[in-house]
Amino acid sequence: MMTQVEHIGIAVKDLAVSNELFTKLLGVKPYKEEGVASEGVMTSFFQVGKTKIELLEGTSPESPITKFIEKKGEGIHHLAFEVENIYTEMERLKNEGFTLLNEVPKPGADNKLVCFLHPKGTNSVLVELCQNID
Ligand SMILES: CC[C@@H](C(=O)O)C(=O)SCCNC(=O)CCNC(=O)[C@H](O)C(C)(C)COP(=O)(O)OP(=O)(O)OC[C@H]1O[C@@H](n2cnc3c(N)ncnc32)[C@H](O)[C@@H]1OP(=O)(O)O
Ligand SMILES: [Co+2]
Repeated sequence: MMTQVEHIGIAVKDLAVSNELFTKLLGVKPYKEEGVASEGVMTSFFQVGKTKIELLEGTSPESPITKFIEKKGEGIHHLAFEVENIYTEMERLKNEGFTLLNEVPKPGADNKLVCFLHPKGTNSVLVELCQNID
C-alpha cells in the first residue's frame, strides 16, 4: 500500500546554488546532503510538513539527472511514494502491467530501499517507490 508522497525529486545543475534558493523559498535549511554513487547523484533534502523536497545534481555524464537536464532542463524529475512493503508493491504493480526499472529493490538516499517505474507507462512521470529501512 502507498501511504504518502514521500518526496518530490527536482533535477538541478548546481546543488549549492539551488540549496540557497530553496532555503530562501521554504524558510528552512536542508536537513541532510547525501551522495548516492550507484545513481550518479548528490542530493539534499528539505522537510516540508510530512513530505520532502529532494534536490539532485548529477555527478557524471551518464547520470540520469545529467541526461534529464540535457534533454529537458532543470525541474521536477520524479515523484516518490512511500510504501509499507516494497516487495509486495512491486509485485502488485508488475501484475498491473507497469514496467519496473529495477527487479530488486536498491539502496536509495535517506535510509530507503527504492524502485523506479518507467515513465513511458505512467503518463511521462518517473515514479519512485521507497520503503524506510530505519
Ligand atoms: C538518490 C537515490 C534515489 C532516492 O533515494 O530518492 C533517487 O531519487 S535517484 C534519481 C536518479 N535515478 C533515476 O532516475 C533512476 C531511474 N531512471 C532511469 O532508469 C532512467 O533515467 C530512465 C527513466 C529509464 C530513462 O533513461 P534512458 O532511457 O537512458 O534516458 P533517455 O534520456 O534516453 O530517456 C528515454 C525517455 O524517457 C524520458 N525520461 C527520462 N527521464 C525522465 C523523467 N525523469 N521523467 C519523465 N520522462 C523521462 C526521456 O525524455 C525520453 O523520452 P522520449 O524522448 O520521449 O523518448
Ligand atoms: Co528520489
